[in-house]
Amino acid sequence: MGSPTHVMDESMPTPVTQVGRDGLDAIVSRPGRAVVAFDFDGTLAPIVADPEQARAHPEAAAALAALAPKVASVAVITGRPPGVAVRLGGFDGTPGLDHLVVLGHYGAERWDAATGDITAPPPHPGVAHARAELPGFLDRIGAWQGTWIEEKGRALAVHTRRAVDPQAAFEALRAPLTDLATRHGLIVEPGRLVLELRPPGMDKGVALTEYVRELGAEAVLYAGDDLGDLPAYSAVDKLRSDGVPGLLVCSAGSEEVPELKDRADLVVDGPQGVVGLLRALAAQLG
Ligand SMILES: O=P(O)(O)OC[C@H]1O[C@H](O[C@H]2O[C@H](CO)[C@@H](O)[C@H](O)[C@H]2O)[C@H](O)[C@@H](O)[C@@H]1O
Repeated sequence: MGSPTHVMDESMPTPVTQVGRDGLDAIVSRPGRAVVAFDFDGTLAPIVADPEQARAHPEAAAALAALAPKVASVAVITGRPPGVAVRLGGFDGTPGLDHLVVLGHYGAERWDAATGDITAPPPHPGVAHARAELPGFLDRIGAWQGTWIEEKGRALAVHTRRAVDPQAAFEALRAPLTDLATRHGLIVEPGRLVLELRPPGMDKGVALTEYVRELGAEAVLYAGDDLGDLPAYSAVDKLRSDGVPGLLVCSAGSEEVPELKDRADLVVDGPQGVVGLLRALAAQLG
C-alpha cells in the first residue's frame, strides 16, 4: 500500500486505495444508506494526560451535527462508558445530534440520543474481584510510579502515561495484568499507554457490524486511532467482502499507534483532521 493521503485542508480528500474510493463513492452516492462511526479519544478528542480532562475537539459536535441529517446514522464507538463520552463530547442536546448513538464500553453499552437511555447488560462479577485485588497487586509487582487506575464501572483501566517512561511502564504491566485478568474471567484490552481489564465477548468490530446490520446500511465509514479500533477495521474489511463498501480512516495525531496507518484508506491529522473530514463530507453531501 502506498503512503495514505493526509488531510490538511477541508477539501474532500481522495482515499489512497481503490476499496476506499469505492467506499467513499458509495457514501456520497447513497448517503441515506450510510453509517459513519467514530472512535472518541484520539479521534474526536485530543489525547491528554488526565482522561477526565479530555474533551471533544471544540468543533467536533457541530461538525458531526452538520453531517448527521445527511446520512443514515452517526455513531461514536468507544471504550469509554457511553455517558462519559456523551458528557466529554458535549453531544447531549446538540441540535442535529438528536439521533446520535454512542456504543460505549467497546459496544457493551449503548446510549441513544433519541431517548437519552443507556442499555447495558448485567455487570461481570470478575470486575469486582479484580477491583478489590488490583491496587495491592500493582504495589506487589512494583508497578512504575505514576501508574494509576481509572474506575470505569464495567471495567478498570491501568494507565501509564504519567510514568517517567510510560512505554516501559506499560510493557512491564502487560503480562502480570493479563494473568490477573484471566484469573477473573476478564480480558486485557491494550490501548494508548493504557491496559484495560474488561469482560470478554464484545469489541468494536462486533459493535459496528451489528449496528450496520441493524440499520440495513449499504455503506460504512469508520475512523479510529488506537489498537481497540483494529477489530472495527477488520469488521469493515469483512463488510466489504460481503458487498458493503467501506472507508477506513486513521486519525494519526502521533506515532503512538502505528498499526492503523498501514490499513487505512485515508490518514488525517488527529481530531483536527477528523473535523476537517467531517466538514468536507457534509459539504460534499450538499
Ligand atoms: O475507544 P476510545 O474512545 O479511544 O477510548 C479508549 C481509552 O481512552 C481513554 O484513554 C486514552 O485517552 C486518555 C485521555 O486523552 C489518555 O490519557 C490515555 O493515555 C489514553 O489511553 C480512556 O481513559 C480509557 O478508559 C479508554 O479505554
